[in-house]
Amino acid sequence: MKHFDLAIIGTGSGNAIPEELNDASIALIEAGRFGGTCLNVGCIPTKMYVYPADVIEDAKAAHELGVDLSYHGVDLPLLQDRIFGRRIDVIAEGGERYRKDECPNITVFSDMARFTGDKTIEVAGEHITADQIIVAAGSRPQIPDLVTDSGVPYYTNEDIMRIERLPKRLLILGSGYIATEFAHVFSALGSKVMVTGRSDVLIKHQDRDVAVRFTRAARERWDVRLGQETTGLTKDGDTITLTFADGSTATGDALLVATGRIPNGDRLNLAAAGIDTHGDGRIKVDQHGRTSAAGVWALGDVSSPYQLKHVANHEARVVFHNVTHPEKLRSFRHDALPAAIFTHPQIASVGMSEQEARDAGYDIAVATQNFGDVAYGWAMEDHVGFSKIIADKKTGLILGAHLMGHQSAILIQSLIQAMALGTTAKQMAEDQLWIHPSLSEVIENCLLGLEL
Ligand SMILES: Cc1cc2nc3c(=O)[nH]c(=O)nc-3n(C[C@H](O)[C@H](O)[C@H](O)COP(=O)(O)OP(=O)(O)OC[C@H]3O[C@@H](n4cnc5c(N)ncnc54)[C@H](O)[C@@H]3O)c2cc1C
Ligand SMILES: NC(=O)c1ccc[n+]([C@@H]2O[C@H](COP(=O)([O-])OP(=O)(O)OC[C@H]3O[C@@H](n4cnc5c(N)ncnc54)[C@H](O)[C@@H]3O)[C@@H](O)[C@H]2O)c1
Repeated sequence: MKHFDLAIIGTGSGNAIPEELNDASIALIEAGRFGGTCLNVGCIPTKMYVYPADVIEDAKAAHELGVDLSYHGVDLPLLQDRIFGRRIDVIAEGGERYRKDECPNITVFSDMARFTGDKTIEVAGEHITADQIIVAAGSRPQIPDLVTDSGVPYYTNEDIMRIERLPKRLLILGSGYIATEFAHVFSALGSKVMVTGRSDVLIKHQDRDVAVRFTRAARERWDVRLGQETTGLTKDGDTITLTFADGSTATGDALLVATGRIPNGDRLNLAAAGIDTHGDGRIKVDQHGRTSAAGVWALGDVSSPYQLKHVANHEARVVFHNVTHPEKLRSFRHDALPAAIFTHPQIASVGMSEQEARDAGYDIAVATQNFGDVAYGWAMEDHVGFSKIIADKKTGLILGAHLMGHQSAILIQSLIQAMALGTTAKQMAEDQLWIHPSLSEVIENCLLGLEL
């Protein structure tokens, strides 16, 4: 049985091995594509699709500015070659080669790992042991039984980005992050898109005002079916039909399933190693990333309540520090947590929604500011963008911020910083100059609108 100082399961965030471990013997185990979800089938290729989709939408809206731009279609093979041929696959293959050929302390196992006992893993027909183990096994698409039982072919984020032809009509099951990002991409490129969810709004986990305004904007671009349980799924020739509980139907040429992601712990035989899980399958960890089994750590989607790459990266930094400095443990920081949905209009958020702040018992001030009411918004002819800030009347601190509109993911960063550093809303508004007439005046005005 081979023994290592450290074994790592998963090469997404698990591959962020610090130089401090250059002298440690490490088993690095990867069953799929080297580099994990974000690189291969997640954040990065999706955003490389979103950017051209944004350009197309801007061109389509340019007539409002008195500019005549038109969209004549996409060269899909060229677009995909730009994403995968010139960037993603090169990085994934290069990363794997580097670990295999240039890191003498690292042994790469390209197969599925499972625990067979305390700190013991079976991989590629071998049993290996390690003093410490990091489980960074990520998550995978959750496919409803209705879909698998139907036998109807479907795409997920894992294969739709390599689709050979743009579908004329794309059906999307789900109404969260992945559904609304791909709905934006495919409708911009030229597909007719139908999105369906069970609640009364898209992106239901966002602040209610954002979800309601986004849903209203989305209905102008996509066929949006909400409050609907999908009860039937059939394929006749090339046509796929979804049937809803109220008897209505939607037809398309391709189906994308985007109904959430489940952590991969269920495929690791965790019980054999004494590793406990939550009811939803996530590995239980404490604030330092320790599992219930001594010497076994977990990070990222396999254990975190937040399936976000910047969270997984942060957790990886904490866990790698803790593995190398057991006497000086660091903790995960999940407060002032930001996220963005790269759909159209773009969504960004940090901290609590208005409802969460009320439920937590805060006495709050809330302000909103439309992009269309500042000078740059006039320049853009913006009709949909807005910001919403929630602050604690007692301390003046910002509890949450929510943006919808042009480059929201960038605009929100100053609010993330204020929350992380404990700057009050008043300090943030008044103790700095805001560039006129930039879109950041939306944030300035929104802060000034808070009745604190
Ligand atoms: C379409 C999509 C878009 C996204 N966009 C964003 C975004 O814009 N911003 C953002 O913050 N987040 C985004 N995310 C979420 C982000 O990708 C994940 O939160 C992040 O990649 C999780 O990293 P991880 O290291 O925990 O897992 P992963 O990157 O999934 O790595 C886990 C690795 O473990 C391997 N593995 C699993 N089980 C085993 C086993 N038993 N043996 C060996 N290997 C195993 C897997 O093959 C995988 O390579 C997106 C996700 C998706 C699906
Ligand atoms: N920009 C980003 O940061 C980004 C982008 C993509 C994904 N992600 C991460 O990946 C996670 C997974 O994304 P996702 O979009 O799959 O999940 P999600 O949780 O955002 O949305 C899934 C939606 O599908 C609905 N749903 C579940 N079963 C259904 C069914 N049978 N019929 C209809 N609707 C159903 C859920 O109620 C939910 O609203 C996200 O939560 C996010 O953390 C992040």
